[in-house]
Amino acid sequence: MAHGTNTTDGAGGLPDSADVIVIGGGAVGENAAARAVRGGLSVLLIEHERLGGECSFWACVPSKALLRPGNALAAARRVPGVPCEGPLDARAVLDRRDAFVSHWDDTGQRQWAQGAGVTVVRGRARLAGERKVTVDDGAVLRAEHAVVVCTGSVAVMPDVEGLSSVPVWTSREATSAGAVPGSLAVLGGGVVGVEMAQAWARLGASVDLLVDTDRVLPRMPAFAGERVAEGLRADGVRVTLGTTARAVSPASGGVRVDLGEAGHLNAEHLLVATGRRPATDDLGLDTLGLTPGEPLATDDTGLVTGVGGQWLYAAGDVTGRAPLTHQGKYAARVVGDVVSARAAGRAVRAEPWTHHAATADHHAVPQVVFTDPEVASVGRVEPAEPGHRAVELDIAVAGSSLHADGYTGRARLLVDTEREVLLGATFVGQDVAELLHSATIAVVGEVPLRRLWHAVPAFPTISEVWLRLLEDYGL
Ligand SMILES: Cc1cc2nc3c(=O)[nH]c(=O)nc-3n(C[C@H](O)[C@H](O)[C@H](O)COP(=O)(O)OP(=O)(O)OC[C@H]3O[C@@H](n4cnc5c(N)ncnc54)[C@H](O)[C@@H]3O)c2cc1C
Ligand SMILES: NC(=O)c1ccc[n+]([C@@H]2O[C@H](COP(=O)([O-])OP(=O)(O)OC[C@H]3O[C@@H](n4cnc5c(N)ncnc54)[C@H](O)[C@@H]3O)[C@@H](O)[C@H]2O)c1
Repeated sequence: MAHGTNTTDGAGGLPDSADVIVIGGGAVGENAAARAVRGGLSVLLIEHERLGGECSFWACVPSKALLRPGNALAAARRVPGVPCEGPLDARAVLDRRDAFVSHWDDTGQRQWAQGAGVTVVRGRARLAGERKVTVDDGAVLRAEHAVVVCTGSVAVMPDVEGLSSVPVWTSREATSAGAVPGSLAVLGGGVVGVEMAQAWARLGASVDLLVDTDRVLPRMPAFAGERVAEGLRADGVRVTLGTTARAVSPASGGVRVDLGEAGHLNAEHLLVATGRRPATDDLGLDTLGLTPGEPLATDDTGLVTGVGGQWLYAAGDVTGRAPLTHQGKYAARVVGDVVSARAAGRAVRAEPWTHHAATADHHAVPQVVFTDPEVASVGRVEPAEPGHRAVELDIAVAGSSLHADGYTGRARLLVDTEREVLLGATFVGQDVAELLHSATIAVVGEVPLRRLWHAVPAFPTISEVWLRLLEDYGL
C-alpha cells in the first residue's frame, strides 16, 4: 500500500502546530492521542508506515491468528468424540490471518482516528529541539504542550558471521509469510521464537529451534520453559538448547547455519528472534542531548528523564519498560491524562497506584505466551527475599480433567508471607490464559490471602487450582 508523506488524513493541508504531537501511530501512540483528545487537546499523530503499528500488522494479531487454529485442533484431539481427523488447512489459516490484519491495509485504523478526533500526519518525524518536530525533514511542527514519543522497537540482529549476507526472516516475515516454508530454523528461544516455531510446525514446516540458554523462555520459571519445550517437541520441533549460530551462509534452497561443535543445519528460512530494542536511532535525540539508540527512560507519569521543561513524554516499547501492547497502552493512557491535566493547569499526582502513575509496570505485568501449553504469568516469578514463599502444584482438578483427557499443567503462586499477599503467579497448561486476570487482580489489589480464600472458584473449572494452592499455603 502506497502512503503519501507530509499529508494529513482528511484534514487538508499540514497544520503547523497542535497542543500535542504524538510520534508513532502504533497501538500505544493511538491510545496516547485518543486520551489527550478526550482531555480536550488537539493532537497530531505522525506515522510513517501503517497506523496500528507492529501489534496490528506484524506481531500480536497475526501471530495469535497463526497459533489459534493449531491450539484449537490440539484441544479437540484431547476430547474423544470430537471429529478432528486430518491436519490444519494451512491455506484457510493464512487467509484468516490475512483478514485479521486487514490485508495489511490500515484504512480502518485511519477511519478510527478520524472518528476519535485525532489528525494523522503521514511521514517520518524527528525531534528538532524543544517542542519542535520535523516531518520528512521538511515542515517544522510545534507542540504547544507536549510531544509524546511512541516509536516502538525494532528487531535486534545479533553479531553472527555472514548474517547480513543472507535474506533472513524477522518477526515481520514470520507473521506475514504467504505460504508455509518447507523448513525453518529459528534463532532465539524467547517468546517470538517459541510462538513462531510452534505455529509454523503445526502448519507443516520442519522446524529447528536454536536456543542459547539452558531452557526456552529463560525469563519465566523453569517449569514453564521445560513444559513449553516438551510441547514443541511433541509437535516435531527439534529444540537444541545451549547453542547459537556461529556463522550463516547461503545454501541451495535457503540458508546454512553453522552451530560450531553441534554441526550445522540447512533450512529454507532463518528466523532471527533474538530480542528487540527501542526505535530511537533516527529520532533527533541528539538535538536534546539524549543518546540515539538508547531507550527513552521515563518517570511513572511518562515524562522523559533528563529533559527539562515538562514537555517530552514517551510510552510503549520505546521506553524499554514492559514491552507488551497492553502495558504500553496503559502507560499511554496515563501520559494522555497527565498531559491533559498539566495543559489545563491541574495538579498531577504521581504517587503509586494513582491515576497519573503507571505503577503496574513495576509490580504486576501480565503476559501470556500463546503456545500449547500456554504460559500465563504476572508479577514476580522467583522469590527474592527471605519472606517470599513459592507455592507450586500440578494443575489437577476436576475442571482440568474434564477440559482435556490427560490434562497436564502447573501453577505457582509467589507469596509475601509477612503481608500474606500475592507477589506473582504463573500458570502453564492448555487454556490457562484466561486464569491470568484473576491473578493480576489479586496482585494489584494486594488482596489478603485470607480474603482470597473466600473467592470460591466455580466447580468444575480449572480455576479450582486457586483453592488447592491456597490450601497448600496453609489456609
Ligand atoms: C511477533 C511478536 C508478537 C507479539 N505478540 C504480543 C502479544 O501477543 N501480546 C503483547 O502484549 N505484545 C506482543 N508483542 C509486543 C508488541 O507487539 C509491542 O509491545 C507493541 O507493538 C508495542 O507498541 P508500540 O506502539 O510501542 O510500538 P509499535 O507497535 O512498534 O509502533 C510504533 C510505531 O511508530 C512508527 N514510527 C517509528 N518511528 C517513527 C518516526 N520517526 N516517525 C513516524 N512514525 C514512526 C512505526 O512505524 C510504528 O507504527 C509481540 C511482538 C512481536 C514482535
Ligand atoms: N505473547 C506475547 O506477549 C509476546 C509474543 C511475542 C513477543 N513478545 C514481546 O516481544 C519482544 C521480543 O520478543 P523476542 O522473543 O524477540 O525477545 P526475547 O528477549 O523475549 O527473547 C530473545 C531470546 O533470544 C536469545 N538470544 C539472544 N541472542 C541470541 C543469539 N545470538 N543466539 C541465540 N539466541 C539468542 C535470548 O537468550 C532470548 O531468550 C519481547 O519483549 C516479548 O515480550 C510478546
